[in-house]
Amino acid sequence: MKELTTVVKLVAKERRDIWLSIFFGVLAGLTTVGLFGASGYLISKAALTPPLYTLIIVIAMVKLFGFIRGLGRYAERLFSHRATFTILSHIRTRFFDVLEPRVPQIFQKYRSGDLLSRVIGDVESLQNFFLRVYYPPIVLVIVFLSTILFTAFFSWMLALIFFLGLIMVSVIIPLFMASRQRKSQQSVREGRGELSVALTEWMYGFRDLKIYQRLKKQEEELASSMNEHEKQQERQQLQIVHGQSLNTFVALTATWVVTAASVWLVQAGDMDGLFLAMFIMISLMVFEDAGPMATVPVYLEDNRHAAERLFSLEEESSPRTVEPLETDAPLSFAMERVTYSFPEAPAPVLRDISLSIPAGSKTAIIGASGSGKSTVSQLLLAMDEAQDGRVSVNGKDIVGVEQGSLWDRVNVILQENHFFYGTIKDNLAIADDTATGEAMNEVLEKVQLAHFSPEDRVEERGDNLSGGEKQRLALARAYLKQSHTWLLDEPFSSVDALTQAELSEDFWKVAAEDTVVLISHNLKGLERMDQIIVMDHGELVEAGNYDELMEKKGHFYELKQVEREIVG
Ligand SMILES: Nc1ncnc2c1ncn2[C@@H]1O[C@H](COP(=O)(O)OP(=O)(O)OP(=O)(O)O)[C@@H](O)[C@H]1O
Repeated sequence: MKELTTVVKLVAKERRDIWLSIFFGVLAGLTTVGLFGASGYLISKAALTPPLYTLIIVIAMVKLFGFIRGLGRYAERLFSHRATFTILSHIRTRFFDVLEPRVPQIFQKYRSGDLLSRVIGDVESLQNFFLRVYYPPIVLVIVFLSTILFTAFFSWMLALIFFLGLIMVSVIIPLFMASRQRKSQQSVREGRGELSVALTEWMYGFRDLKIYQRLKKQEEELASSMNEHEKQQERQQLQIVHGQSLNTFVALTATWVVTAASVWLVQAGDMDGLFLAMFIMISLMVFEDAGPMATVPVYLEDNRHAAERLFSLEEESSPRTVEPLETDAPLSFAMERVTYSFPEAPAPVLRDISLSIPAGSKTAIIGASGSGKSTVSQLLLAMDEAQDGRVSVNGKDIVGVEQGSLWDRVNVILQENHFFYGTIKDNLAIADDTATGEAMNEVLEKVQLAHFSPEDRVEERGDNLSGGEKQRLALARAYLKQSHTWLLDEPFSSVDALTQAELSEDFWKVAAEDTVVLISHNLKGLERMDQIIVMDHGELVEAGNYDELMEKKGHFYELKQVEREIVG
């Protein structure tokens, strides 16, 4: 049950609503028993045609119980559902708290559909935890024990039958049903995960599948896994209904036993016949309320797995003490003998890298495709940790620096930047949500996107923008942020040469005093850089300024020669 520890802690936050749900649940349960007991007594008593005044108290009790029962049920539903929705929001928040600091590693390990299935499906199944697993058994046991105690005043034998009935409907049958359901639940859970993985793949790959004419095949596969999932769900629901029916059958049988025993007691002269109908009515009610107990272990098992899937990600995150960066000045970075491998990759993609990027300096990282340039930038952004060596920012080990404070101080343009569904304004506001329309228009003009207004629509993932427009919008976003450290990974690769030259000119003016790390395949304009780092197959093979590297006639010189030959 340790998987549920986090969930139980989150549930406990709603202590007030828990107590209120239990209180009103017990009130409604006891008044139900009282209502039906009193009704049974009233029927028997009325059959003896006594004077009406002798029945007035019982009639009043029936009315009162009926009224309190309705009120109690309403309040129980109100507080238990209010608690459930608040608990669900605690669970979601907690899941995101766990997920957020380790997103890059988690995305390497889990597919987005799987994460989606966790955050929607598993969180949804946990809504049953409080509503069906946590508090109803407490209410049921209190109501049952009170009924048994009340019955014991009349007959120990009847009390014993109630007790045995309680054990049957709330322990033995639920455990039996749970053992039958374990397998089908597992397959429903797995099926749900697989289905959302397949669905997201289909959505992301829609265009390519269409071009390669694989859409139909993929859709057929998707439809068949949907059918399979629906069948599994149907099987599971059928099993739940069978469990509930079996419980109801046993509960009604127990009522028959109570009836037979009561008749026998009356005949033997051990009980007044007036109470016969009362016990029949009480047993009908109390056992009926026990019906949902059949599903408690089923939901418990389901919740246990859901909690395990949600919070197993917690183990991936190792909490440690971190300190924020305090300065707003340009940052400096260093790497000392850094070796890095992606999780489960056969070999390191960076080997023994040492470099220094002083504050305010301009550094270019160049090298063939796949040589590890972007990986260096990921490590400088603390998106992941090197297995060996040390990455530092402003002299502090980056592992001990609070990530948010680092990201706040760096303007980042990646090879691919994400744009959200909404407007240009929404997409710019993620850099500075206080920016005015005027400031936004100004940066749009600066990146040569003056034809856009902040109110223009942006489709999901920026699908209605060209590659170059996306890059310029990313630059506009970075300008708005106004930090003094820049990390640019091929920022203008999709922009035409003329626009690129104009944007670069503007950029170097803005960033004149800032720290700039530029990853590029373009070897033009590198004369202005303080240092050029050349990467090859995960190793740093050369570093120096333009003149030094040209004089050295090493890797950079050779790359320049190749460029000259190609460009002519
Ligand atoms: N998530 C990942 N998991 C495993 N290997 C990866 C991952 N991302 C990149 N790699 C591998 O790491 C190596 C370095 O990749 P990186 O993106 O750093 O290269 P790059 O020099 O920036 O290339 P490019 O110029 O094409 O962008 C490549 O061989 C790539 O296949």
